[in-house]
Amino acid sequence: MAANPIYVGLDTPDLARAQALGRAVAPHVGGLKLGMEFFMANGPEGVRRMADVGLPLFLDLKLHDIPNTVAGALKSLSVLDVAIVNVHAGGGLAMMQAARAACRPGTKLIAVTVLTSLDEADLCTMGVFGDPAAQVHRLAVLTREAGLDGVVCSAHEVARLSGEWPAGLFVVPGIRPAGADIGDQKRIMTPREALDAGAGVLVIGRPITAAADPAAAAEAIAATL
Ligand SMILES: O=C(O)c1cc(=O)[nH]c(=O)n1[C@@H]1O[C@H](COP(=O)(O)O)[C@@H](O)[C@H]1O
Repeated sequence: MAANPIYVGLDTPDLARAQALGRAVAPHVGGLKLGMEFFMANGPEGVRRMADVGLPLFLDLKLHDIPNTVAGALKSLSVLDVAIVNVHAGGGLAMMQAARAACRPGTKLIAVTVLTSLDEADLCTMGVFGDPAAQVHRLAVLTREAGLDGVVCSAHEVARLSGEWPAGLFVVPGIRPAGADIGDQKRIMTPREALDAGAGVLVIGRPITAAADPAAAAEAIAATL
């Protein structure tokens, strides 16, 4: 997608901090991701303010509700000129079709398959048995059928999916440079490996934002790609 595939996850409620981080990393990344933590605190106006940084924005709200409600949410968001928005594929085919119809033209609409913070044991507690890759694949097929632009998945699943869906956009979080703190992520891979596996966008948060020098951290990661 972007020449530089790194989208930095700015998980903070603090608009000034998000702006400062965004400006600091801007020379080394391809986009910024604003998630629930940012949006709950700053709303649509905060997203508009972040557009001033000059990078494409991924608005990561992971919408997951009945079709009518998700479509309404996307209509409300259509006043915002963002590059990417997402829903949960677990909302089902009809929900994703309604989302597709309501999404602002020009904004890529993608669906989260299985969160990268979940592993096989976690899925088992929710009644989903077997390798997460099987569930990711099932949900990716549904996402494509609904006419969306791509999926969020881990780097462990992206090779198969990108092979089957050449035009798909594959957004991959759970990115950790070798030796970095894993935190709450479970299905992880290094930036270089994820890119080689077929990721189109690498979502990277704390390895950059929690570094003593976020710009240097972003530059170092970009240099490995
Ligand atoms: O949709 C997402 O962006 C997302 C999906 C997913 O399965 N896993 C995941 O970590 N994310 C987001 O990607 C970012 C990862 O942040 P770090 O773990 O700090 O690199 C967070 O903002 C998450 O909300």
